[in-house]
Amino acid sequence: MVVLAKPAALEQITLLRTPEPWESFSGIPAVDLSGPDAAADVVRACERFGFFSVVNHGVPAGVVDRLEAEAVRFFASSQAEKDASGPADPFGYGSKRIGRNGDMGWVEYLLLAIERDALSKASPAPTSALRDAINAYVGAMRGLARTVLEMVAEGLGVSPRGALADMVTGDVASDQVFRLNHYPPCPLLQGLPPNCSVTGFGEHTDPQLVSILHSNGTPGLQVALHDGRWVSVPPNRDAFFVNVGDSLQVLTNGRLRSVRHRVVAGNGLKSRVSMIYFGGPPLAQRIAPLPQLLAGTPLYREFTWGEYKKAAYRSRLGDNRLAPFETPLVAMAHADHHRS
Ligand SMILES: C=C1C[C@]23C[C@@]1(O)CC[C@H]2[C@@]12CC[C@H](O)[C@@](C)(C(=O)O1)[C@H]2[C@@H]3C(=O)O
Ligand SMILES: O=C(O)CCC(=O)C(=O)O
Ligand SMILES: [Fe+2]
Repeated sequence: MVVLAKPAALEQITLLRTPEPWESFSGIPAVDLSGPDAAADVVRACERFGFFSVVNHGVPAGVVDRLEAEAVRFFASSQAEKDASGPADPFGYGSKRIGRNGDMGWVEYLLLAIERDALSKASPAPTSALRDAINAYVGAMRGLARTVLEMVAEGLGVSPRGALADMVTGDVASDQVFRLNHYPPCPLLQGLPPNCSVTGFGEHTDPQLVSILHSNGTPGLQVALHDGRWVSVPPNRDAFFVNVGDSLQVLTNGRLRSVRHRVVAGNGLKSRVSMIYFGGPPLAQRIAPLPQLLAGTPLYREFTWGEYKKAAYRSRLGDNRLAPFETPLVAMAHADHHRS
């Protein structure tokens, strides 16, 4: 990453000169959820990338299109109207500031809490049309999260098959979050070298078990491969993208690893709009390597999701949030690795 001199208006947002920011990586696996080998394919994709797309997912295009149209309408409304749903603390409308600890991006968003299968009553959804569209969409995402987590369990040989899925969709108290992100083109990049982009959403891993993302056809999402290389994800309006989160990494004792990802915004003509469902468990849920997956040493000590979430909200976006939960042997091995 090269950090460049930049226009003052970009404040504390990091500019990136990524090697080939818009060159798409063709290696992201696409899993056909209706196929006979779907469970094995899901696990293979999670092991290799912690990230994959799903096709033949059964989510009606109308549910997605309706929400996208409402999201576009919301982000196109006046600043005063949007601010009426803010500030994001953590829920609500936010612009440029992500979280409470100084992270900044070229993005505006709505971050909302989900209770059971709908927006929580306390969540500020500006219009009833947007609220209804989100509720329909979230219902579909809960179904998809359940399918994916059942396949993860099946592919890993965890029983019962619903053990992971139940943490997210089987408990009325599960901690689900929904986010709409809007990355407008960044005109301030004009005059800078063509391979310059601005940080839309800085690199991070998602703390939950899984996140499911959909975006309009505008590129910008990048994921880090296991060798540390950043690659651009080719957008696909017909697919959903699944991220392995930190909690699933712990539950599988590191067999599946959460994926570092980020969004870069360019100077193109089109905005990027994304919608992400984050599947977390109830606050009291104990997170520890599942005994069935514990062949050797546990890499993580047990904690509750509530404990992890509290620590996450005190961290910066790019922090390794799992480090404080590693068992001493693993922490020592990491320290050796960094010294050598
Ligand atoms: C900087 C932060 C924003 C975040 C909370 C945190 O302190 C660290 C984790 C961030 C993240 C990343 C994934 C999701 O977008 C998110 C909602 C989450 O659960 O963890 C965000 C948090 C946020 O934007 O509030
Ligand atoms: O907006 C995107 O495409 C991804 C954003 C993201 O990673 C997040 O909100 O956690
Ligand atoms: Fe994310």
